[in-house]
Amino acid sequence: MDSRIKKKFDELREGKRKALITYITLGDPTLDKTIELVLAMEKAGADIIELGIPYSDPLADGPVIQRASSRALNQGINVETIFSMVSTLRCKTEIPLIFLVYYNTVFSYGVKRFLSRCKECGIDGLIIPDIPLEERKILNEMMKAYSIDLIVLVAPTSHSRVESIVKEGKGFIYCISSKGITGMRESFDEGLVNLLEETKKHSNIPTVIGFGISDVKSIKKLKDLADGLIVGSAIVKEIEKGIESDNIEGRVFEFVKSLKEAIDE
Ligand SMILES: O=P(O)(O)OC[C@@H](O)[C@@H](O)c1c[nH]c2ccccc12
Repeated sequence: MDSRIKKKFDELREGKRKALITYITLGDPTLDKTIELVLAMEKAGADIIELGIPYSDPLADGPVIQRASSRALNQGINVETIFSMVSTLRCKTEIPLIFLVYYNTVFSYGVKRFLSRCKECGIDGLIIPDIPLEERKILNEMMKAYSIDLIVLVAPTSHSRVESIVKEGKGFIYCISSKGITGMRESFDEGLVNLLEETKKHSNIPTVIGFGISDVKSIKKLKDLADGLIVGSAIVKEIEKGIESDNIEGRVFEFVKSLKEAIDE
C-alpha cells in the first residue's frame, strides 16, 4: 500500500503543484494547541506536517525553535504524552505527519518500541538530524517492517557523500538550503542548485528544500527548484507572537495561507 507521503506527492505532481510542508514544535505552547494548530495549517493549505519532539540539547535548531522547545518542555510533556496526542490528532485528519526527533530520544525510549508506537498512532515518517551513519543503515532496515519512511538530509557541504546518502532516502529527500542552524535567512547557499541537481541524478523520490524559508519572497525564489518547500522558524515565530496576543491559530492560519498562495502561484 502506498504511504500517505507518496500519495500526497503523486497527487501534487498530477496537479503540477509543489508541496508546502510546515513545521511546529510539539507542545508549543501546549499539546492541545498542537492539535488545533495542525488542523489550522491543514485548512490553510499545508500538504504535510512536520512535528518536532522537543529536546533539551537540539544541535541543529536556531533560537526560535529552541525557545519553542523550552516552552514545550516547561509544560512537562514527554514522548508518552506526545504519542497519545498524536493518536487523538490522527482521528481528525489524514494529512501526512512526520516527526523531527533527535536520536537520543528514540534510543532511550527503545528503537523498536518507538517505531511501533509511531506506527500505531499513524506517523508516516521520521527525520533524525543527528543519526550516526551506521545506525541509519540499521534503522532503515528495521523501518521497512513498520512502513515508516526514514527521511534523509543532505546539505551543500555533503559533496561526494550525496549519492550514498540519497540512495537510502525514503519518502522525500530533505535538501538543506544553507549551512548552519534553522532560522530565517535573506540568502541561500550558492551550492543549493548543484545539490539539487546531484540529488535528482541519484534518486527519483521527491526533493524538498528547507532551512531559512520564511516568506512569500523566499518561496517564489526556491519553489521551481524542488518538489516542495519546508517552513519552520517563521511559523514558530507566529506562534510566539500569537501567545502574546492570544490569537495563535488565527495568526498561523493567515500566515500559512499566504505561503500556500505563493507556492501555488
Ligand atoms: O526553521 P527553518 O529555517 O524554516 O527550517 C525548517 C526546520 O525548522 C525544520 O525542518 C527543523 C526543525 N528542527 C530541525 C533540525 C534539523 C533539521 C531540520 C529541522
